[in-house]
Amino acid sequence: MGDTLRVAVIGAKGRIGSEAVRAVEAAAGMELVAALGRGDDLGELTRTGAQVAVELTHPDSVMENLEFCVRNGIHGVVGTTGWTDERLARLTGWLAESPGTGVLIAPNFSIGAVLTMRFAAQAARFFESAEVIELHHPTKADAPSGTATRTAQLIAEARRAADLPPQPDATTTGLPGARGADVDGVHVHSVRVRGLLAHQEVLLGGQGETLTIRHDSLHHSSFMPGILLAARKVTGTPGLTFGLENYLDLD
Ligand SMILES: NC(=O)C1=CN([C@@H]2O[C@H](COP(=O)(O)OP(=O)(O)OC[C@H]3O[C@@H](n4cnc5c(N)ncnc54)[C@H](O)[C@@H]3O)[C@@H](O)[C@H]2O)C=CC1
Ligand SMILES: O=C(O)C1=N[C@H](C(=O)O)C[C@H](O)C1
Repeated sequence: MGDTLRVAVIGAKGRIGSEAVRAVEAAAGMELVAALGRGDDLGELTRTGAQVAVELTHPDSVMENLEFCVRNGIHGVVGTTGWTDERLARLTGWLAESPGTGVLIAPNFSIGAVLTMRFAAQAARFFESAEVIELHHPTKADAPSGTATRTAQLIAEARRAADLPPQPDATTTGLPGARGADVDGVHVHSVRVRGLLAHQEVLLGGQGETLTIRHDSLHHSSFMPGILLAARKVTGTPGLTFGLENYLDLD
């Protein structure tokens, strides 16, 4: 097998999965050994000696796929959304039984989105108000996006650390849903519009000023450098890592 990293893509026919297949095929030092779609046999991963599986499917599929990978010592690079504390705890349990195996879950693989989350967390303590607007293609299965959920959680953590009070909001009447979803005290608004891909704005507001942090993914290629970096790093990073920022030297 030499030094070439043997990589599989699960969800290989999807929007991001098909881009990942092309990226792995073109990447130096990597070989695409399996490209699995819905209904394909996961046994292909062990038969082909995959070392890393890039999981880009659906929240309903990701747990079964990851359980197979971890139990077979195959490292995981996961972009699929839908993570809850309960799911993370199950995954952590499988990893504990498979020492040396690593899984990276990245709510977003694009560097701009990772930086958006970081900047939003840094700015949060300075502003009374913070809301997130995420805008995506209308074929997206989940809302809010994994990125927006994580962004809101990071903002909430920063507000708690700074002992900020709840956000000002006098709304007492109106249509249900008009204020978006409440993620840990931070409102998140999900827009689904044909022509969009993946976009996010974080709006922060204080006395007499606002700060808007915006990121746009204009093509699925924006996620590929992060996926390839993660595939290279995950083999030396056992256990669960949540967020691509942990693989980047950001500080
Ligand atoms: N973390 C990140 O940077 C990014 C994450 N995503 C996430 O990736 C996931 C997929 O997104 P899209 O490609 O847009 O969706 P998609 O619907 O275009 O593709 C998903 C593919 O997975 C396949 N699939 C479903 N269950 C499967 C299974 N058990 N085994 C093998 N294949 C299976 C489907 O048939 C489909 O071809 C979503 O959760 C999305 O939010 C998408 C883009 C970037
Ligand atoms: O479904 C998508 O397209 C995307 N999903 C991820 C998310 O939910 O945050 C990442 C990116 O926004 C694209």
